[in-house]
Amino acid sequence: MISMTGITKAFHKGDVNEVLALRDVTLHIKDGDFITIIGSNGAGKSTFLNAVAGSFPLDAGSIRLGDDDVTGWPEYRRASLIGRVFQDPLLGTCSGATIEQNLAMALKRGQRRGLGLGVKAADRAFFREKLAMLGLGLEDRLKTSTGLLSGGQRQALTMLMATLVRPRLLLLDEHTAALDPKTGGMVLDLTAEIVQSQHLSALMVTHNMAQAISLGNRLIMFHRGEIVLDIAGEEKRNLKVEDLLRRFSELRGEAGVSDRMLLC
Ligand SMILES: Nc1ncnc2c1ncn2[C@@H]1O[C@H](COP(=O)(O)OP(=O)(O)OP(=O)(O)O)[C@@H](O)[C@H]1O
Repeated sequence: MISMTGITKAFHKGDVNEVLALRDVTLHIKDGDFITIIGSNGAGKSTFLNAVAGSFPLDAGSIRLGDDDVTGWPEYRRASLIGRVFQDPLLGTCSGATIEQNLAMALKRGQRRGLGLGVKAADRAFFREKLAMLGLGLEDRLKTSTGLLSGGQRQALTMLMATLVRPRLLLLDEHTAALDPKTGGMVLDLTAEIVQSQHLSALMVTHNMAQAISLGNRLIMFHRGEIVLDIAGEEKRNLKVEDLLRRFSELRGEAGVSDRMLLC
């Protein structure tokens, strides 16, 4: 079980620009839960993922990843338990290093890294096997610099790196938004396959409601720093985009909510 309890975070505290980005947010995640997260701009989705990853100290609340209370852990220490993929394909891999060097770094996640980027022969065979699963031919390009890869190839590689050592929690922040629809679809298929085959617990932020409905077993909606909708199982399977729009306008107490409010 993974638990975020009473998470509260304000930015620019005490200033006229103070923003209460997260208000007493509680979320309990069962092992294997794949949760999609939607909400309009500024609702608090990314802040929530950043809070879990330890990007800043919380104003209140606690975070438990299995047996570990990680609330006081710095970001680098939490990275030993958390895999992350961002929107920008450039953030997940090191451009100056080769594919195999990037994978070697990913394999050392959570361990003390040496200065060298050496790759062991046994690891190389493992990397080839894993890369072949992507179906992109990268297994024959181990010594290619990742700076030469396309955005989609880099994002697929980042997915592999984030899960090479099984994370207790996988955080995906609009990780296909910067890709063209076909490449984004490929990375999403890969995401679903990895999450299912490794029985991972995952949180995925998306602005695409169709994606939010079709992927995962649970869907939550953020609004003004709070979780205002939490739908799982059968109810989620039967969900339609129109249902979500209706729920969204009911929750906001506003009529005529368009998908733009959620999609943009
Ligand atoms: N580092 C920061 N400093 C100041 N304010 C911030 C910071 N990060 C987020 N915020 C503010 O917190 C609120 C929530 O932002 P957040 O990025 O979490 O929203 P979001 O739901 O991810 O939105 P979007 O879909 O537009 O990315 C916003 O008002 C935002 O301006």
